[in-house]
Amino acid sequence: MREQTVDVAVIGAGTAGLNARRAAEKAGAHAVAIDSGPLGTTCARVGCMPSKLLIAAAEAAHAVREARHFGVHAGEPRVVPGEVMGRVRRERDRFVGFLLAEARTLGERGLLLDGRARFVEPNLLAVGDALRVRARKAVVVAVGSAVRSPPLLARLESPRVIDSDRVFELEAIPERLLVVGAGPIGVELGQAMARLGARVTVLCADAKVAGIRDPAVLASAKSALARELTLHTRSTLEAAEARADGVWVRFRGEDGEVSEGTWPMVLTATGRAPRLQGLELERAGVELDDKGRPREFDAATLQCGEAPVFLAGDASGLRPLLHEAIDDGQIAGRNAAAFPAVLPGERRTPLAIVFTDPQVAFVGRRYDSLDLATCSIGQVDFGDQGRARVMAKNHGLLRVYGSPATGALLGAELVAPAGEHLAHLLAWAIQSGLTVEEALRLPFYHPVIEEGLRTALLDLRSQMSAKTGSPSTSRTSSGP
Ligand SMILES: Cc1cc2nc3c(=O)[nH]c(=O)nc-3n(C[C@H](O)[C@H](O)[C@H](O)COP(=O)(O)OP(=O)(O)OC[C@H]3O[C@@H](n4cnc5c(N)ncnc54)[C@H](O)[C@@H]3O)c2cc1C
Ligand SMILES: NC(=O)c1ccc[n+]([C@@H]2O[C@H](COP(=O)([O-])OP(=O)(O)OC[C@H]3O[C@@H](n4cnc5c(N)ncnc54)[C@H](O)[C@@H]3O)[C@@H](O)[C@H]2O)c1
Repeated sequence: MREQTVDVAVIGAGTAGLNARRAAEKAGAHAVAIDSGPLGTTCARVGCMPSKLLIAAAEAAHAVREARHFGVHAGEPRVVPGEVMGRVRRERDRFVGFLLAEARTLGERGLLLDGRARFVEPNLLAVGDALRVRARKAVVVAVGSAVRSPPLLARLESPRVIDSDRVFELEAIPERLLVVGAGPIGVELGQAMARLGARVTVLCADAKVAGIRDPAVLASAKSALARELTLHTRSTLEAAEARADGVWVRFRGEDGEVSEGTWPMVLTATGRAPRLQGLELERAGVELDDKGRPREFDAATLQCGEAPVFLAGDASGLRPLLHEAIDDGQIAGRNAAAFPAVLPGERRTPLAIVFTDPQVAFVGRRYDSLDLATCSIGQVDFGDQGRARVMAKNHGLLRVYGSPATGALLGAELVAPAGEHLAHLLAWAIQSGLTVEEALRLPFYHPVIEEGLRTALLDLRSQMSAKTGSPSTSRTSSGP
């Protein structure tokens, strides 16, 4: 058995792992990453990038259909699945290619080792059967997450039951599709498939769609999505069977009514779980709970209890988003190199975007964390917003939260046209510490979607004044 000694060992060469290795090296440590493959990162291979490529194709088809609203009649678009999926995979492979080239360079320099890692003792890892890696300082666990499918469907072992890891390999768009799960993956892929020609039914166990917690925004999103998807929230899968003509599924809806049907394809999108099994974290002195997660984990330093072990990216299950995986990697890598002198990392204003149409986004404080007695809410309905109507994209609701006591902007949940941009403006304003008043002093052009944000901020200012009893400052017109 070969043994190699380094300062920092990073398990996983995905986004978090590559960033952790780089940060540890920058901090002066000899740091290696270990990965059992496939390399290329979840984001580029089966996550953010192929999903957005599929959505881009779906948007193109949708734009052709919607052109009739402007008196431009192109008819029903002819979607050629082979061409659609061909472009998705070609462009995906291009993104993956850049990451594979980086991995190759690291491998050539001996900084990326091939193999499955597990703990033998706190600072010692077994990599496959032939290698041990001793980390003088600490280990970063950046193993990502894996799809979690409902056992009822997983046990069918049917090629007609797929998940997001397999959806980008499809050659055809199914005529009908059942999506189980209405989180970001379920609604993004479900709506894309609908626009590419599938009749899509989405069912999910809870009341939420796309992770929205603000009830008014949720209602608006549901009504926008219901134009293209048949949605069953609060529904429970009761039985499933693989049959010759498809997958038969029986489920109980919100009202207790039992429905059943047979779908040529079922896409499971019921969440992802950190890939911690098999790492034998207990041997590193990390105590696990009944779900196999570390009992003690410091979300600021990313350290597991007192052990020389840090979790980064999806492996912690805390903020399973790409930009957070980058930040996690940098914090964990730096702390591992400096171990035991660990420091809390600097975090950005929380920001998440779901790429449906209209887009869903969350910024800063979430609705369910607000004390409604002391906070105020301003809103804009995009149904009548000027630019949204011009573009025939007038659907959605933006709700922005503020503190009447300090005038501070706290957060927002929204479903809106150009939601990705509105969410960035709000995140940047919140992180810069702008008050509602200061945000309203910034320029807003006409006619733009951002004028909707101004309407919501003006509404928030009046709601805040009503709570404090102080008159709201002169009202600026919010435009048509
Ligand atoms: C369909 C989909 C769409 C998404 N869309 C978005 C989006 O639009 N925006 C966004 O911000 N996020 C999105 N995400 C989430 C984002 O992709 C993830 O949060 C991010 O890629 C996680 O990165 P990571 O480094 O934690 O994990 P990964 O990139 O999965 O890296 C983990 C690595 O660890 C390796 N590994 C695992 N176990 C071991 C072991 N025992 N030994 C050695 N190596 C091991 C694996 O081979 C892998 O290379 C999406 C995810 C999915 C699935
Ligand atoms: N745009 C983005 O940023 C983006 C896009 C896709 C994925 N992601 C990331 O990927 C992660 C995973 O996404 P996801 O949508 O799979 O998970 P999720 O946990 O957000 O949603 C899971 C959904 O599945 C449903 N569900 C769970 N078990 C069920 C069951 N047995 N029967 C019926 N419904 C069931 C839930 O009700 C929920 O609707 C997210 O946390 C997100 O961070 C992000």
